[in-house]
Amino acid sequence: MLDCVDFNYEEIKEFPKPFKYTPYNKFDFSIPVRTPLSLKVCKIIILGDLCVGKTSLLNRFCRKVFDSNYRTTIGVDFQTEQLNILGVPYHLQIWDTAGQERFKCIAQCYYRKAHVIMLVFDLSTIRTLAGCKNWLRDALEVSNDIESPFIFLVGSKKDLLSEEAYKNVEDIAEKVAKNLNAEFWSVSSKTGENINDLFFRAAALSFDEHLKSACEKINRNEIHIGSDLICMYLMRFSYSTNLGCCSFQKEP
Ligand SMILES: Nc1nc2c(ncn2[C@@H]2O[C@H](COP(=O)(O)OP(=O)(O)OP(=O)(O)O)[C@@H](O)[C@H]2O)c(=O)[nH]1
Repeated sequence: MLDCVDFNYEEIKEFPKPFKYTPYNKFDFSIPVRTPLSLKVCKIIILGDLCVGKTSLLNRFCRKVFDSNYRTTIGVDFQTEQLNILGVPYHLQIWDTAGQERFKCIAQCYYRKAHVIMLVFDLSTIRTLAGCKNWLRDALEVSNDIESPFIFLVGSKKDLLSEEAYKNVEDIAEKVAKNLNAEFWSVSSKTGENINDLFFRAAALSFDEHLKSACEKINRNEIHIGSDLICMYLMRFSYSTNLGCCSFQKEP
């Protein structure tokens, strides 16, 4: 077995927020790695009340477009996006769900095994924040096969608020986020503000978690030399000591 004694999870620090990333080609990755087969997909589900901007969030990130016309989502929709994190292809599978109550039971079928839950509310309509707790409860009931998904409370339509109005909402949202054990992010799909950083942050946390669980298996001698997971172990070591220059590259 690979000797893992030097590895200390305590060294792994929080990413700075807003998340900093540099172009991939600037990253000096000294350990040659193969692509670990089991480190491929991060499932993200986007939940929230009707018309809060869930579809717009997805479209802005995946397709770089914004449409001011409103077309309600029927059931669910999804898109995938490939990122490179430290040279490893990592796929985001992003599920957009309908905010309408009548589609809830359809959408719930797709909540399972989510690594990341994004609870979206409209910063300009504060009552939509109240629903987030229920959306999360429903999601956790269904997706309980992943022990603790990362939770993001996402305030949308930031461009519609003055600085002063935003400050008031931010204070309330930060408190709600704390209660939900979530990270609060404010974004605008119209201007693109914070959209990439939000998804990169989600990807980074999920990627890190995948590596951590792979390393734990190695430490428990459940994985043998030659496995792709050894590569993950090596990458994680490099990754955790290079958090400041962790890099992302979106595939065109
Ligand atoms: N100004 C502004 N408008 C936005 C923003 N995001 C979404 N909208 C508008 O809000 C409306 C609803 O957006 P959607 O993304 O369709 O909302 P949704 O949550 O997916 O709606 P459902 O699928 O019905 O649950 C649309 O008219 C969007 O153009 C934003 O960041 N800024």
